[in-house]
Amino acid sequence: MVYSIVPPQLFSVEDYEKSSVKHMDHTAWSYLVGGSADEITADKNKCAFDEIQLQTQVLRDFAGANTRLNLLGSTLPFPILLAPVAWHKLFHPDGELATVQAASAIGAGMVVSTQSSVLLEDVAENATKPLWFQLYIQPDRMFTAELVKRAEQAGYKALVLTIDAPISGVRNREQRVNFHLPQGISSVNLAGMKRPAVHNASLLESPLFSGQLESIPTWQDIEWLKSITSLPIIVKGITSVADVEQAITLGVNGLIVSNHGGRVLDTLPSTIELLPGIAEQVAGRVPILLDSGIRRGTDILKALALGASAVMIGRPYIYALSVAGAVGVVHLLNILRAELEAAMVLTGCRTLYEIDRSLLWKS
Ligand SMILES: Cc1cc2nc3c(=O)[nH]c(=O)nc-3n(C[C@H](O)[C@H](O)[C@H](O)COP(=O)(O)O)c2cc1C
Ligand SMILES: CC(C)CC(=O)C(=O)O
Repeated sequence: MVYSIVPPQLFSVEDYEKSSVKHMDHTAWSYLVGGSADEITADKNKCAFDEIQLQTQVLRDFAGANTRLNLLGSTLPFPILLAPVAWHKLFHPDGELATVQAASAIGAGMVVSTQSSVLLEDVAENATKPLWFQLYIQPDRMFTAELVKRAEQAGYKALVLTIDAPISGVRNREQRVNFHLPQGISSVNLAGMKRPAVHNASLLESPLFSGQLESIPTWQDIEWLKSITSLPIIVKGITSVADVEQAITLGVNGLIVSNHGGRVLDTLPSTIELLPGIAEQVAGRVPILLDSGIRRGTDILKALALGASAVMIGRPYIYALSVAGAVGVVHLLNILRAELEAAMVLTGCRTLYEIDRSLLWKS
């Protein structure tokens, strides 16, 4: 069922999550909510925010209060971006066209996946606000270069290079429901791409270690990418301090602390636990974004207090997309924005730039 107005009794991300079960089939639901293996990291991403407690700062002056920020040359009205999520048509018949309508209407940053179910050009044509393009480097580097050129020509303002999923995670939940794309939904941006021949490994060989890893991305690909595009490059999937230095040395323009929503390597720490160490290493040299587990405005406040400039959400906006299309996505963003504003007022922060560790309670 597709609503043109927001259905009643939806007040939080959790309400949308519960409602969305009824708006998609069980296979798509399993793909959406699932994490890798035992889903320990996926669960931890959310619980770790609850472990951090806040401290009020009262009787402050709020004249001129706002949630605006400047990020890589764009002004955003609030620090919540839509993370790249594959195949929106699994969740709503209009797919990414509904999502981009919502993002444009409310002015939210949106990152369009390489694996979108609507052509990257068609998404851009329907946007009235700047978009970023998420890049999965493909085994065929010529095709990858073409993809980057297409994103540039379509007007995308930055490339978000995902580095944490060179291979698929152990997705038991997907295996249990035999997840596969239904007819009519595909990675349209990759149509016509040559795929490497599948090497049929014998029982004695490892399918992964017998050829499949030869074309996976390496740090050299960032140098290569910089040589073929002038778009800013933001690296998504940073979970280690060692990788920070490598990425900054190569001249990337931003970092996203992300464990892919717990969908790739299980038992990684939550991103909010990783953030302080990574922010210390970055020391303000490039902006940091964080995703994985954001479900409340207070989560956003905590991420900003610990060093992020903005956050991205993945599953939450897809829940809303499935329940009420573009209207749902706008409503969900408004819920999170209002929760963030309330949290800012109650912790005494007039602007995002006043959010710091002083609002975290220390026992
Ligand atoms: C269904 C689904 C598909 C995703 N597809 C992509 C993708 O195509 N590219 C990518 O970089 N990340 C992808 N991600 C990861 C998200 O960009 C983001 O890191 C993650 O969802 C954040 O966690 P959250 O869902 O708890 O907010 C996907 C996540 C989900 C849930
Ligand atoms: C097509 C997939 C690789 C998309 C993805 O990143 C995910 O499902 O987490």
